[in-house]
Amino acid sequence: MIEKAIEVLERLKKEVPLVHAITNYVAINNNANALLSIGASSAMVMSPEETYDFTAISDTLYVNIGTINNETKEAIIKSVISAKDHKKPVVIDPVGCAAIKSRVDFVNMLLKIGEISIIKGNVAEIKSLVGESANVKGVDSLDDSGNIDSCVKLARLTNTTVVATGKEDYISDGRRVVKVNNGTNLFTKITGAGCTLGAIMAATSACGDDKVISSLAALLVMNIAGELTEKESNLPGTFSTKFIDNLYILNSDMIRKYADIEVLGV
Ligand SMILES: Nc1ncnc2c1ncn2[C@@H]1O[C@H](COP(=O)(O)OP(=O)(O)O)[C@@H](O)[C@H]1O
Ligand SMILES: Cc1ncsc1CCOP(=O)(O)O
Ligand SMILES: [Mg+2]
Repeated sequence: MIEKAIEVLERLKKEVPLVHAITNYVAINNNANALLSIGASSAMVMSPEETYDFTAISDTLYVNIGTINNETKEAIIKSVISAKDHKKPVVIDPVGCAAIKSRVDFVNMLLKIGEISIIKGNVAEIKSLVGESANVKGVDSLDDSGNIDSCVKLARLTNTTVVATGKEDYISDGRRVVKVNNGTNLFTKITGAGCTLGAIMAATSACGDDKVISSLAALLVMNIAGELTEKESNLPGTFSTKFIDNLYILNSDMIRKYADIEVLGV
């Protein structure tokens, strides 16, 4: 499975997929820099007059609802419809939906009108999408249990691949489950780590049909680069900068050396 994830990453470097990112104002610049560092290309096009056509000419769509308003909601709806019409993968990051109930309704609406490939959220967000109570503070999850159950449940309910992040991450398509143990606590000390992961996941989803594998590829890149960075700095400011450098430096052999995953049955 690790070799298949590496194939996705090698294909990404060759093909340089264009990610259409509709993301939040907090993480927008970090997302664009992270995508460049891994070898992808991105454009943050968020005007409702432009999004249908822009998704059509992109390789993949990233929808992050962290700072949505009426205008961005309209932009997202048009992009999600375009992605369905033009058969582009879509990754949804349901930021804040564990704290703001109307965001659950918005995500459910997108699931109805579109063909969503991957839902990626922290544990509290994934729990709230399956109707379970979650321990949450704004956009941050205070929960670190029940990850696997809610992840599998949401995948089955929505017929998507679901990624539930936290200290350990779980990926499921409702049948297979993969646990990723890599990562660093420093990701909880900088803003937008989950958003960056989602943007990377959108890029990898354009480079592999199996969304469990492409999600795994994104998690390995993110979390191994984070581990390498932690060895260089445990201060949030320098960690952020050096993390972008390590995303750029990371290669297939480093992924083979450090990947720590478990393939679990359901
Ligand atoms: N305590 C932790 N230890 C190691 N890695 C973590 C930890 N918490 C989060 N991560 C990693 O940070 C990234 C963002 O996850 P998370 O913090 O759950 O998302 P969000 O930023 O959306 O709340 C993921 O790649 C995850 O694996
Ligand atoms: C702080 C904040 N407020 C709205 S979106 C956002 C960023 C959230 O980033 P992440 O989900 O990656 O922690
Ligand atoms: Mg998040």
